[in-house]
Amino acid sequence: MLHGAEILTTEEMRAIESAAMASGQVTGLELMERAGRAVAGQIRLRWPKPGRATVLCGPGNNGGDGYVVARYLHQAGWRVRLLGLDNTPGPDAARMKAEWLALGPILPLTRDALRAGPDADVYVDAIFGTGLTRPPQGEIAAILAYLGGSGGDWACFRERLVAVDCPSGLCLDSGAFPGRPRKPGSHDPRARLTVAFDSPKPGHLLERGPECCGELVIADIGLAAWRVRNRNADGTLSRGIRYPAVEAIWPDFAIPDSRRNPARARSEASSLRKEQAGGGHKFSHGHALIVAGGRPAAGGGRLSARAALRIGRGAGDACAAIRRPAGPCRPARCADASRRGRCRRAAGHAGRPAGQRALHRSRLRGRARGGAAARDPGRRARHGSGCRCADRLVPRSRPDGAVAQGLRADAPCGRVRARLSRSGRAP
Ligand SMILES: NC(=O)C1=CN([C@@H]2O[C@H](COP(=O)(O)OP(=O)(O)OC[C@H]3O[C@@H](n4cnc5c(N)ncnc54)[C@H](OP(=O)(O)O)[C@@H]3O)[C@@H](O)[C@H]2O)[C@H](O)CC1
Ligand SMILES: [K+]
Repeated sequence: MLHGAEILTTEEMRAIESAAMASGQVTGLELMERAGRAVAGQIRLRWPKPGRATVLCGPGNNGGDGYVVARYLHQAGWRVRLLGLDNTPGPDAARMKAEWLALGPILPLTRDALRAGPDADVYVDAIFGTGLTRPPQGEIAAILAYLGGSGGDWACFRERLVAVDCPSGLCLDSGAFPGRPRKPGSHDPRARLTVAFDSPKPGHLLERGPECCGELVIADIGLAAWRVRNRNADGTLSRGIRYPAVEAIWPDFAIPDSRRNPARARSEASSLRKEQAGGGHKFSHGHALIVAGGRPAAGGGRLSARAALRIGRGAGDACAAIRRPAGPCRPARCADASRRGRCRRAAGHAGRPAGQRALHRSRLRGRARGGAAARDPGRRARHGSGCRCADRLVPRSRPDGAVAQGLRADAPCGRVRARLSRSGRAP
């Protein structure tokens, strides 16, 4: 299982792609070929007998991947119907489009054309990937809604829809469908299988992502050397890009990750794993309440929040500034938390009404969702009203588990993580 895979934002993914291409060791065309071949391979694994496929190709490189999928399926004996746009994409996608045109026609990417064709065994959604810049409109929105069941039978496509990188319209940084209601039930495409490239993105795991992506497979397209900065044989650093790693522990992915030591990942994650449930919610990971010091002592709070996020605690991670009356603590700005938009802030002096209300809300959330609590991670918060407040607050917020306390601002994340995982119900 892919426990411990790094999650990359779309911007990081683009930077890694650019670094790889700038190195001269791989071209965009090769990456696209590998991406499309990986998707076709995953389709053939699940539908070994060649059948009918309808491939929907959008205006950019996601569409380019779609042309490659169509070509590989065609070569494997599938009857492929391809719907695409009459546009001139970037050079790589244009080349793939030309290669497809030597094999078959491109029908217009409209709902009518989609409905006019025979039923397919597999529908490949290669309309938009990481390059989505605005909510889909017009015909493309109509096609996506149709795939999502606006024609009346929403289950019709779900079992047969394979998404390239993501179901089109999904924002891979947030897991939301821009311009669409957040709640399930709207006609958003839900795939049986999503094949994404190199690393999972936040949108695969947050909000609507898990529900709409279906089974998630991460295909290795040979970018690892540029993702992780390694040491060369002579001890110098390689030219890869090193980002602070945010690791996915949940959900389980479908393929083994050869980049990591699976035995170690399994033992690390065994107490933390939770099955991916259809319609699951980020709060089902649990809740961590972190009572931190004010501005000068908020470092421990940030570390604790980060550790809680890494082990998969929920979105309601809360911090309360308990020393400075109006001093906002800023755990929400720690890189992991703000990037994933999952750290909620409860700021205010614990002895004042605003602070007490914030703590009360956090306590309720913690009680409702089951969570761990880290008390006074900042040393300054150990004394005075802050500590008394934490004593009152924490045991009640965490009736069914121990409290991790006395965490120091300089405690390594691993230690915080170990304490939280020991104290908390497995997320
Ligand atoms: N990760 C990898 O290493 C690889 C990924 N690949 C695939 O490439 C896509 C990303 O390709 P990109 O071209 O950047 O993005 P898209 O294909 O998703 O779409 C970009 C085009 O779509 C237009 N766009 C965006 N939103 C809309 C909209 N709502 N309506 C209409 N058109 C839209 C956008 O136009 P702009 O006007 O906004 O510029 C672009 O024309 C990635 O997902 C992978 O599938 C590669 O194959 C290589 C390896
Ligand atoms: K797609």
